Amino acid sequence: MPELVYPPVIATAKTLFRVLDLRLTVDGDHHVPRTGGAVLASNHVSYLDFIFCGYGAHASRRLVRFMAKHDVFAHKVSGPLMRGMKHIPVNRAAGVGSYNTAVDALRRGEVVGVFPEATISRSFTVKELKSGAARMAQSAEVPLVPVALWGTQRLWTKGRPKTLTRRHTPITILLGEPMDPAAYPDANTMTAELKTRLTALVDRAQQEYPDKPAGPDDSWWQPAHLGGTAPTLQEAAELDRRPRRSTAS
Ligand SMILES: CCCCCCCCCCCCCCCC(=O)OC[C@@H](O)COP(=O)(O)O
Repeated sequence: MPELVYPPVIATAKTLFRVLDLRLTVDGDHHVPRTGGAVLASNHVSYLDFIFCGYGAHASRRLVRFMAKHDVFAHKVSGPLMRGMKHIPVNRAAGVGSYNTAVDALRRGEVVGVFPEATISRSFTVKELKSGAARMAQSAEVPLVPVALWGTQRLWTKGRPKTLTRRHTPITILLGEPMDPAAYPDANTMTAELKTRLTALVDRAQQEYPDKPAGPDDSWWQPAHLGGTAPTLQEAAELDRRPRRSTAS
């Protein structure tokens, strides 16, 4: 099956980046292998992270198949697009099927993108990781590349109005060295190391970020440990336990 859907989506995304004059900083994108299977494991702070994580693989000319919640595949507009790009639906109530689909894709030499925190981290720090990313890398015997995204939360995140027309926003995409699954005795050990590396990359992205909150009203996108008003990890966990009023607000 030729790729009919993904290239025009990428072209549209790149046009949008230009129109919004996003100030992209990409570092480490050579860590995405040009051929063969690989897992990209990214932190998650924005509904748009898929696009920017995917952009991290663009220089290596790879199309990333993302694992995304199955609601997006059920929608009449996004559903056909998601299937056309060969993304992988995740049913959070029954994860085994999507896990197996991802391992098959990796064995065929595809790049699979996952957000091992499972949902957007409202604290904007790396929260508890699920072990699926490491498990699939170990089963398929493919490298796992940590990806840190920063600044994307300023365009659209959980519990904030979207500001998708915001211009000149700095966006940072940092990719770390590939982790070889054979170097870890089991998936839990590899997941712990992934968390260490992802946290270090996110810290670096935050420290090197070329912008500061404009004032107290603008410090919502900064994590608490850097003086921002984002909820702490504990406060965020409490918010996540509350019943949700709507999906994307
Ligand atoms: C320029 C290169 C561009 C590469 C293009 C990649 C395009 C990928 C499009 C995939 C779109 C997937 C949309 C899913 C959106 C979504 O809803 O994600 C949020 C969830 O995860 C977490 O949400 P939550 O449970 O509320 O924390």
